[in-house]
Amino acid sequence: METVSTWKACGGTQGVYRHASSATGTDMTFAVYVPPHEKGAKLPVLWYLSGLTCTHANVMEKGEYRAACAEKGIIFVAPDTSPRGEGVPDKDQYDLGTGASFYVDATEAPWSKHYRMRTYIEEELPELLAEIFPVDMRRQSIMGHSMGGHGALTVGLRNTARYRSISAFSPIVSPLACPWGQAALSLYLGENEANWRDYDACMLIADGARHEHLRVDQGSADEFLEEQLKTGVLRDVCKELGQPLELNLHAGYDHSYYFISTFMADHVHWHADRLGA
Ligand SMILES: N[C@@H](CCC(=O)N[C@@H](CS)C(=O)NCC(=O)O)C(=O)O
Repeated sequence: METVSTWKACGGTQGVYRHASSATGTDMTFAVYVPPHEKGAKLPVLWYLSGLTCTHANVMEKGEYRAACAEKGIIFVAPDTSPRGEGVPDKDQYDLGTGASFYVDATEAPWSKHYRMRTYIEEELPELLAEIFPVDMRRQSIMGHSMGGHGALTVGLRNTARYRSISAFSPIVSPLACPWGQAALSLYLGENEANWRDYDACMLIADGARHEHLRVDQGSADEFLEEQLKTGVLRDVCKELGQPLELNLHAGYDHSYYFISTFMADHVHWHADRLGA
């Protein structure tokens, strides 16, 4: 693993790192914030999955999580949103290909060779993290935004014993039910929608996944709410099937990092309570 850069921030270290990923067959870059801590301490981990067009850097530069993570002693990890680079297939569209993995293990050519973000997020990166950083892997939580909110919900609901809490800003709650999701999943997984259920939070809940600590924050002025995000679909599924959901609607906020940064500290504190931090 290579250290790309480090900065002292809020008493801890914000770093950017790069490694050769066996899951994606590419170099992958990720950001980790390690708060100030006593030598030898093992700290809880909060994962953050980003949305369409993002790299590891968007939340690092605009998400404003460090002060809260420093206060609570939480390590914050921000992976990239897709493989990228030479030989990686792409589409000339912001919502497919590079920056738009939807966190799946693709099964369709030519995507299946590199687009293996499920394995990367669920297996490879946690193993690397545990080797290199002072993490307590028994205390993990996960959050994300938009496509990364979909990622956090689906990774979390597939691995309910691993994460103490799951939260999302403005998530795509059901790729099966929106144009972004339908386009991406048909490309990466093929046309048979039965194969998409593992990548749809509402379907995972319908298929029996349950988690005690699930939270969504959504802005009412989000330009993608009606057509793509469809928060109400998740609200209704949770209500019908008895999955607890803390749903916070915020009047006037849009889809941007101005919304995320406003409520980021609140999410970090919410996870901290559940991580025993
Ligand atoms: N119009 C936007 C659509 C994509 C978008 O809004 N992406 C969100 C996540 S779904 C984002 O986080 N963009 C990057 C940023 O705001 O820094 C664009 O082309 O960037």
